[in-house]
Amino acid sequence: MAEDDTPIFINVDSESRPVISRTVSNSRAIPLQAKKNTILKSHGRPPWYSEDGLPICDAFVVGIAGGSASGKTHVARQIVQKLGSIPTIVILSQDSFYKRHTPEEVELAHANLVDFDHPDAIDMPLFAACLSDLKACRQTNIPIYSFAEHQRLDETKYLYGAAVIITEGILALHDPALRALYDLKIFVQCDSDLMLARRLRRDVKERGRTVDGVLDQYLRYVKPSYDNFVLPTARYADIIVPGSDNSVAIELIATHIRKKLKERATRFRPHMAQAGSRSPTPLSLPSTPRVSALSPPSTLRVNAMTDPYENLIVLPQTPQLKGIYTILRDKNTSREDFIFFTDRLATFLIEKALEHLPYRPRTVRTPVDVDYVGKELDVKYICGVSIIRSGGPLERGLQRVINDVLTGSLLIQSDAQTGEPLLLHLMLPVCIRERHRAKETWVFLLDAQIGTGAAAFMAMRILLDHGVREDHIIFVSFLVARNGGICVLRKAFPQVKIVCGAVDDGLRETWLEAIESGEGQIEAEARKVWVVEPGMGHIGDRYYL
Ligand SMILES: Nc1ncnc2c1ncn2[C@@H]1O[C@H](COP(=O)(O)OP(=O)(O)O)[C@@H](O)[C@H]1O
Ligand SMILES: O=c1ccn([C@@H]2O[C@H](COP(=O)(O)O)[C@@H](O)[C@H]2O)c(=O)[nH]1
Repeated sequence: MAEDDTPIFINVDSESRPVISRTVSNSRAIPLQAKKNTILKSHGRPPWYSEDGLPICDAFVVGIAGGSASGKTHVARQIVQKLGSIPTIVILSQDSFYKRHTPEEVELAHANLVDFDHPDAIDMPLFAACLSDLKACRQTNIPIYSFAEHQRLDETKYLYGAAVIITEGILALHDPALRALYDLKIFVQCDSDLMLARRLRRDVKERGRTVDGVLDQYLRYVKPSYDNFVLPTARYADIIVPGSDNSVAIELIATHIRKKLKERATRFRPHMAQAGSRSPTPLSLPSTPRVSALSPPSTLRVNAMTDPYENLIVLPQTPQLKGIYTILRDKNTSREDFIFFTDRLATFLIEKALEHLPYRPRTVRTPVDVDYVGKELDVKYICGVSIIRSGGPLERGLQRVINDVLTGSLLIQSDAQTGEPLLLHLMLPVCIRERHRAKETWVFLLDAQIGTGAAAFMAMRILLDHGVREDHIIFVSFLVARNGGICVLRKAFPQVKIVCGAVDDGLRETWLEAIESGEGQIEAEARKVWVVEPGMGHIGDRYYL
C-alpha cells in the first residue's frame, strides 16, 4: 500500500515528506522523523458542537503501545487506510515528546549511553496536555524530535481539527493521565527477535546508526525497559494485536471506530435554517432598510442600527448605499460592474468594522511644530480570515484598508447529500495558530453572507478553539438573512460583532442541479443549498466566475 499518497485522501500533510534533512556526525543526510505525526484528510469534518456553540463530541482517541519496531506505526496506518473516507485523522507519535537534551546528553546519546526507553525520557505532562487539547478540539503545537540529532528541535508542528487521533509509542499506555484520554487502548505484541531484526534494519537505514551501536543500545536499555515498563502495560489494553499478520484485528478495530464516529454525528444545518422561525426573539431589524441620518458614507461617521442583538451592526441605509445594493442585486449587472461595486462596498464594511477595534491616545508633532493629540490602534495582532471563496472580496477590502495585514482562510462546504457544513481545509495565520498569541489577536472573519449561518458558526467555533476571545471576533458580511442562522449565532456567540450592509427577509431551501460537462460527465453533483431572498445570488460565483 502506498502510505502517504493513497488515493482515498484528498489532502495529505506529513512530516514524512522529504522536506528537512540535517547533516549528522557521520555526514549522512537523515530525514527527520520519517512517517511520524501525520495529518490525513479524506472528506471534511462535520460539526463537533451544538447549537449553543459548545463542543459536544471530543475526538475519538486510540492509544497504541508495544515494543520498539513491534509494528505500532504500521498498525496506526493500516487502521487509517481501513477506515476509508472519514474526517481528519491525526497520528501522534510519542517520539515527539522526548525531552530536550543538554549538549553533554546529546554527546552521550551518540555513544548510545542514554536510556531513551525509560519513562523519564518522555515529557509525559506535555504529551498529555497536547493530546488533551487535540481531543477537546483545541489546536496544539507539538514538539518535533530529531532521532539523528537526539534532540528536540526549535520548530513545533501545528495540529488541529482531528475527529480521530491515533497515538503510538512504546510507553503510550504507561502514564495514567494519558490512559484516561484514550477511547480505545491497543497493545501490539511481537516476538523479541522479530522486533530486534526490524529495529536493526530501520535504525541503520533511517536513523543513521551502526549495527554495533544498535545492538549495544538494545542490550543495555531497550530490552530491559521493554520487560520492565513496556510489556507490563499490555494489561491496560482493550485489544492485543499481533505484530505481524494482523489484518483481521485491524479490520475489527476500524469497524469499531467507524461505528463510534457514526454515533457522534449531528444534524446541524437544518436546525440553523429553521432557527428564525423557532426563535423566541426573532431578529427585529426592518428588512426594508431604514434611511438613517444622512452623513456622507465617505467619512463613515454613521450610527449603527441595532436590535435586541446589539452586536449586529448594519451600515446606515443612505441612498448611496441603496444605490450600490441595487446594482449588486440586479441579475443583469455586468461582471465588471459587480466586481467594482462589491469592492467599494467591501471597503465601506471594513472601515465600519475598524471602528470596533480599541484605540489609545497618541500625540504627534505636526509639520508646523504643534502637538496634536490623536489616536492609534491599541491591538497587538490583527488578521483577517476569509471563508473560501465568497469571503475573498472582503479580504481584498481588508488588505486595501490595513497594509500588510495577515490573512488566513477556511474552506467550509456543504455535504452534497445532507447539506451539513464540512471543514475541508484551514490555513490560519501564526497569530492564531499559537494559543498565547491567539488570546491577543483581533480577527476580521469574512464571508459574503449569513444565510443558515452554518459556515459562520463553524468558523467562529474554530477561532474560539484556538483561544481567540469571543469579543475579539468581528464578522463582516454583505448580507444577513433575518430569519436564518443569525438567531442561533447571536445566542451562541453573543459577544461576536457582526457588521453587514443589508438584512434580507427570505431564506429558502432548494436543490442546485448537477452540472454536466460537454462529454456528459458530471462536473458538479446536484446539491442542497439555502438561498437568501431577495439576495444577490451567489456572490462568490458572480465575483470570480
Ligand atoms: N504487520 C507487519 N507485517 C510486515 N512488516 C511489518 C508489520 N508491522 C511492521 N512491519 C515492519 O516493521 C518495521 C517496524 O515497524 P513500525 O511500525 O515502524 O514499528 P514501531 O512503530 O512499533 O516502531 C517497519 O519496517 C515495518 O514495515
Ligand atoms: O534519540 C533517541 C530517541 C529514541 N530512541 C529509541 O527509539 C525507540 C522508540 O521509537 P520506536 O519508533 O517506537 O521504535 C526507543 O526504543 C528508543 O530506544 C533512540 O534511539 N534515540
